[in-house]
Amino acid sequence: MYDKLVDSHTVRALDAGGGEVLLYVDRTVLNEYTSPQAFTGLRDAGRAVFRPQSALGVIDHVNSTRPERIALPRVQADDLQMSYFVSNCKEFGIELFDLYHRQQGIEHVVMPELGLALPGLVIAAGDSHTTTYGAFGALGFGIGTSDIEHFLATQTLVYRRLRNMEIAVAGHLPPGVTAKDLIMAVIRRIGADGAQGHAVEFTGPAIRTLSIEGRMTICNMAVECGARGALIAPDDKTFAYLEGKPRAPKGHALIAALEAWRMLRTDDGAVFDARIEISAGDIEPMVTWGTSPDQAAPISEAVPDPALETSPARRRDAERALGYMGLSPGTRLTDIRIDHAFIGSCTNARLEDLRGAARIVKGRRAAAGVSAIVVPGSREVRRLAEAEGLDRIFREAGFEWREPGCSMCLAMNDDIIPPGERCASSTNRNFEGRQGAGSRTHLMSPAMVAAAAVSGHLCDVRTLEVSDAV
Ligand SMILES: CC(C)[C@H](C(=O)O)[C@@H](O)C(=O)O
Ligand code: SF4
Repeated sequence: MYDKLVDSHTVRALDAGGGEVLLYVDRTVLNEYTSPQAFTGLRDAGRAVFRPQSALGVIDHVNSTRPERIALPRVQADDLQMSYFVSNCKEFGIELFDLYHRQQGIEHVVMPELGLALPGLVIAAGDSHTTTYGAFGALGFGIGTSDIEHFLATQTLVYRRLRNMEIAVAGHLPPGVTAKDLIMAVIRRIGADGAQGHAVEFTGPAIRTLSIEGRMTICNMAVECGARGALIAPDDKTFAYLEGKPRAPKGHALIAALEAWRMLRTDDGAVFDARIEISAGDIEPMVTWGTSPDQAAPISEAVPDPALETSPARRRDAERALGYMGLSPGTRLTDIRIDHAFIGSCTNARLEDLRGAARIVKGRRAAAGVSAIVVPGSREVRRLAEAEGLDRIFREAGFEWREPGCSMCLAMNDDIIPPGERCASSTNRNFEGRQGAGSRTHLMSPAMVAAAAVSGHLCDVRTLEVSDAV
């Protein structure tokens, strides 16, 4: 499937073996954080954007998520990065969702909900989690700022073809285990560089049963094991999700598109360069204990002992991680107390994620000493959640209910974890300092964050009773 996508977008081979090609890119999404130099480059070279309608600008990384931001006068609410972005989009004729737009949100939440991530497209953007669009059978990948400039000027990129890896997920996820746990288990198994140099295709019954939201979580986080592309073949669920999305094809265009989309899959008997098999039935809710997404364990286990690590490099990494995290080997993961709970990010801030968390929170309260915030992935998600009363459930439990943005996922705004404090987080990266200098991050599913928030420590979500009323 990956090869079909690359072949269908190859303008011409750039070397004899066809390893390097000039790749046609269908569309992009731009943010205020990684686009400024690209625009400056265009302006300096006196170039226009070749096809402005193939780009959408979204403010998400640096903005405040405080509800009062909307009421602020525009000038005050916009910092330099945001206002430069606004003027660049205007000058180059690119549609922009600024903070006042009713569809503002995190780029990787906004694109799919508009129906802009479609099967068979190549979408390259200045953000590593562009892999998210693989959930629709689109080849999405992150690019650097000079490539953004090249794309904007020419609609193409110089692209090196990746190797193919299949991750076949047999069986079905047990109750209480989510797509997030599945991808965290995969990353733990193959390592943070396990898919380096590869485009990964996820296959198997467990992937088929996942919702589109769950598939987005999987493809989003595939970049955390080094994949520069993650694909799931589109199926009837994909088509049903896309139907009626504001910018997806409609009428005759949809009928023609469906015909092409149904062909978009790996041929039977195709050979992958690498293949991993994993059994969904064995997966438990996962949490990270370290500072890399592969330093993770099932919630029923304890903090591992680095001394038992056979590879010297991994032992050193684990020792350093435990030092940074303030954890000792042998501590039960469920005994780790938290100070913060964060439900948000392009990995896990869609409606289904908020529902999963609200189900746990309903009728409970955030534990004493835990500050908890919910940052919906987009204003659309926020509205839909409010229509179902999810905001009330969170608020009554003492959680803050915010406006969309990347927020505490990377702490480029004022949502920051203070040094030494510990956060249960539904995000995708637990690097040192990711949520603020000295902050300690434990990655997990949104339902697991909710469980940690209400119990005050990491907690197996399956041990909490829930009413199915949400
Ligand atoms: C800011 C951006 C370059 C970065 C990325 O590429 O992923 C960010 O979104 C992240 O999640 O670390
Ligand atoms: S939510 Fe986090 S992972 Fe996603 S684009 Fe923003 S900073 Fe990157």
